[in-house]
Amino acid sequence: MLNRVKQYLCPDLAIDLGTANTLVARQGRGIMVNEPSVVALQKGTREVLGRGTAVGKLARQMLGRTPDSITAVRPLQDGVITDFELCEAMLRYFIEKASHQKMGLKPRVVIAVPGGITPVEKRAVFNSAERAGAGRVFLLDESRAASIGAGLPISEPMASMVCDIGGGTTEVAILSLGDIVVGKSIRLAGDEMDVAIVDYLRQKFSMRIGVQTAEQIKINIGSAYPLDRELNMEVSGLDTISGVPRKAVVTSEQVRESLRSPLESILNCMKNVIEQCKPELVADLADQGVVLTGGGALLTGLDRFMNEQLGIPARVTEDPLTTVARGTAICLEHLAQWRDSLDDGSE
Ligand SMILES: Nc1ncnc2c1ncn2[C@@H]1O[C@H](COP(=O)(O)OP(=O)(O)OP(=O)(O)O)[C@@H](O)[C@H]1O
Repeated sequence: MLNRVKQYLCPDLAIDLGTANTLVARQGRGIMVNEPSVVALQKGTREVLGRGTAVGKLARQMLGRTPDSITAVRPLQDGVITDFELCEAMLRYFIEKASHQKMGLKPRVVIAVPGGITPVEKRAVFNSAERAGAGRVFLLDESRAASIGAGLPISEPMASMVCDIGGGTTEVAILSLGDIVVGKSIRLAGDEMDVAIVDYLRQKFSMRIGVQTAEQIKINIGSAYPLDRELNMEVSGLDTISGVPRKAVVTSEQVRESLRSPLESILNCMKNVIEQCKPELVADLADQGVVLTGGGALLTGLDRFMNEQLGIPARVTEDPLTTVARGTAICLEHLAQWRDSLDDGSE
């Protein structure tokens, strides 16, 4: 009874603390916050603009286009906190937005984190969340959250494989009987694809573009597999030879070529995980295949590319950008059931 009153006054939260986007789900209500992981500051200070409210969507609009007096910063890189203070400010804003804390009560919070983070990096997440207003904090492996969110039968005695491609990290795991049998996390994902496009345009077009433009190119005409009808896009940038702005037309074939290296790294990570798996479980994968989640899974033709390269079925889950948050929220709803899979910082 007391518990229910507390839940009413201060519902628990599930957080997908991502390099590119942070999502917060409230117990019983679903996703309440879905915003970019960006904070805007007055240059030369540590002060978040708008009295701590220039966070997320508002701050993202400023990224790359800020006047000299304002800077927009991402507090996470490659899936881990790089700016502790700003991460705390960002989390505080999102936690306040998602919950309706009353009487000084603090919500319990489950946070999805990359599988490969170090104990020091984990400690930073615990501290940031606690200082931002969370009560008890539990950490959940992102690949487990992704597979729960994708509805995979991970409690069954059979292999389920998931590949979550975010902004900063790619998480690959094979799960069975509720546990991660083999898992690997690499610090390469969507952001690296953007950088690959920037590098390609500099080398092949002698043109300098920003990562935001590169991301737009990737989303608009990027692909992992040949398209039925190839596309092109006009891009504006700075000519590296003359130093003046100019435009160029980039084709989807060229963008695909630029993405080859990051895609191969992701593919090698998946092959490595499959190689480490027991033959019986590998046999399951031939039928079950791999499920692709995270924003990177939206790259056109990624499922066909993976299917052809790995020789197992590959499919993109429904709404891949919210899969980890939904999985974390399910875990929060059944905290007692998943308790052993969570890290509460005690050891
Ligand atoms: N249509 C699309 N095509 C290709 N990539 C996309 C598309 N939409 C979003 N992305 C990419 O998805 C990435 C963000 O995905 P997501 O929000 O899952 O990452 P994240 O959870 O913030 O990161 P991480 O889990 O690595 O910390 C970005 O790199 C973005 O460019």
